Amino acid sequence: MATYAIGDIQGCFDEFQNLLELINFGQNDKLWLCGDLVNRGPKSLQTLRFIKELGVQAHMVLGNHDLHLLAVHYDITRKKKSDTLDEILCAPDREELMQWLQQQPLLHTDSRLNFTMVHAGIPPGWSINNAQKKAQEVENILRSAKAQAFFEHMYGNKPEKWSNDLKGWKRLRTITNYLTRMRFCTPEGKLEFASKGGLETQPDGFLPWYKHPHRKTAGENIIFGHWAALQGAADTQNVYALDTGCIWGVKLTALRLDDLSYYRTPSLQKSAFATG
Ligand SMILES: Nc1ncnc2c1ncn2[C@@H]1O[C@H](COP(=O)(O)OP(=O)(O)OP(=O)(O)OP(=O)(O)OC[C@H]2O[C@@H](n3cnc4c(N)ncnc43)[C@H](O)[C@@H]2O)[C@@H](O)[C@H]1O
Repeated sequence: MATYAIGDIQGCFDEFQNLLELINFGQNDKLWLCGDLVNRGPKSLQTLRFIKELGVQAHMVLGNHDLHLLAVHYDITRKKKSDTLDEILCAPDREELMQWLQQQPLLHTDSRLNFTMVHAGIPPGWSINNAQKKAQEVENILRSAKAQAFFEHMYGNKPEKWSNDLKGWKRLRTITNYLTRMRFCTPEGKLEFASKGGLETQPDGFLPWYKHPHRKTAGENIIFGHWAALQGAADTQNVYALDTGCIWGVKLTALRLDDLSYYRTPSLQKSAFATG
């Protein structure tokens, strides 16, 4: 029995199936999925259905694209030109799929395996325990009758920085932005959303969240996705970047947590950043 963590699938169902074949995924194995299961890619509906059917064999965390799908489902935001969510929105099992998706966590941690998974990252000032408690604040709302109101207030880049005084929607938006959208931040956790490329796009005074020397999660094993331009190289001990830009034509990656072996399958999407 092995546990494999897989980076952002974004509806690249065929590549996902190829990767499962490559790792010889069996009934006794487990999957961890870093979020952004859907959108931009061609087969988001098949991807969701497949992962839902895996039941207890799979653990996932919500990514920004999964949250966007839920917001569109609630009719909170208009679809974007680049969205490929129509098939899900027209599916007979839409309600069932969305109810299931809404129950999923923002952070998953396993003390036996000694790994934590989150879509974007954990800000420097938060421990794993603290991040888990914050994630639960959002998860509790998502699982409640206030979910629709949450999506009405979810979008936006402000507040830029955490404060223990934050309350209500601002507090929940800030937690969501850290866990599902962060790339660069200051040591105090101030966020910057404009820079989406590789490390060369790092703004002055900011570092990738996982590079802060005094971050409270230093030494913890953390898996994350979200940042395709990193091309799977976080270059920091114990931190594993698994979004290798399948949707941008590069590859889909799995990491076997038991022995840290990597498995990769080429993208079948139009190439935007393929390096060969
Ligand atoms: N609270 C909230 N507030 C606001 N919006 C919210 C939200 N919650 C959810 N959302 C939603 O989030 C969605 C995405 O918003 P976007 O604004 O489009 O998000 P993004 O940062 O581009 O993130 P993405 O997840 O697509 O990242 P990726 O690294 O693949 O791609 C990032 C960039 O990397 C580039 N890239 C990929 N591979 C690269 C490479 N190898 N080299 C260089 N650049 C590369 C790509 O061109 C791309 O531009 C929207 O639908 C939005 O509505």
